[in-house]
Amino acid sequence: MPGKQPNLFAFREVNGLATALRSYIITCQNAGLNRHDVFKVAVSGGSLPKTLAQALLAEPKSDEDVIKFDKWEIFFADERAVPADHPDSNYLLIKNELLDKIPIHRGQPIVHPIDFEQLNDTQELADAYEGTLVASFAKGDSVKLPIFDLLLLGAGPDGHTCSLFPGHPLLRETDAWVAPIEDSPKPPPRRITLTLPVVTHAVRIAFVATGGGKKEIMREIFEAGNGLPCALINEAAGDRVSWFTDEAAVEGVQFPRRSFL
Ligand SMILES: O=C1O[C@H](COP(=O)(O)O)[C@@H](O)[C@H](O)[C@H]1O
Repeated sequence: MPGKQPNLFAFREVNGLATALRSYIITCQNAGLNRHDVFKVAVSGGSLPKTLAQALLAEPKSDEDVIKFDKWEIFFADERAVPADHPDSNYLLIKNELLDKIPIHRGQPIVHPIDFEQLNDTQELADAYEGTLVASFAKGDSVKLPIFDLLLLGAGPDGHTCSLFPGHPLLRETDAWVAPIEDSPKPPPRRITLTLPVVTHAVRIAFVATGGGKKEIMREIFEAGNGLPCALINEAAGDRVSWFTDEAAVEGVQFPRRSFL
């Protein structure tokens, strides 16, 4: 992997991972607030929301350890073409795990769900969600790509992230910010997703990958790359990428770990 390397953090247990992830997110949040008085973050579904909720809902330990939810604008890195109350909905997952559990006094984020009830055509929906991003990130100016303060992503056991799948032509998309996919190899097949240029343009990108079921793909991502979507992000964004893993997920992976201070 040429150039600057991604940061690989491996924790013995998910509790330690969640504590470190919280501290990393607060650093990203405060940098975003200094830049533009808002924290713009996009989140994935899958196994991420549970660990994310553990990190974000923990009790603050000091005056600096504060999640300012009222300054957050939450977008979705990808969504499945299902109604918002369907068990496959990434929005429903985040809502159940995190949004519904934020105590009122901790402030409420602005949330931008992807609503498949309004539009069922995935291209129209991708265009509509791109419009949501343009309204937030471009504000009438011509902007080539949105710049998220942070992307919080999962990594599938095949090396996919968002709804960007290995070998799929969508990986070559260079213009759209949000794109439809009709043939996702992981069900459900119809989805929309942020595109690779948008992902790699973010200020910071954090992956969360836990459990022994991920160790083979983690080895491939970090040792061979093989054009896997997660590896493409590592290569393009270098040290702007941080991986929060447990030891089981990186067992046997030959890549230097960093210590989280
Ligand atoms: O289908 C999806 O899968 C990925 C990875 O999920 P995980 O359960 O293996 O962590 C997820 O990041 C994405 O948002 C979701 O739509």
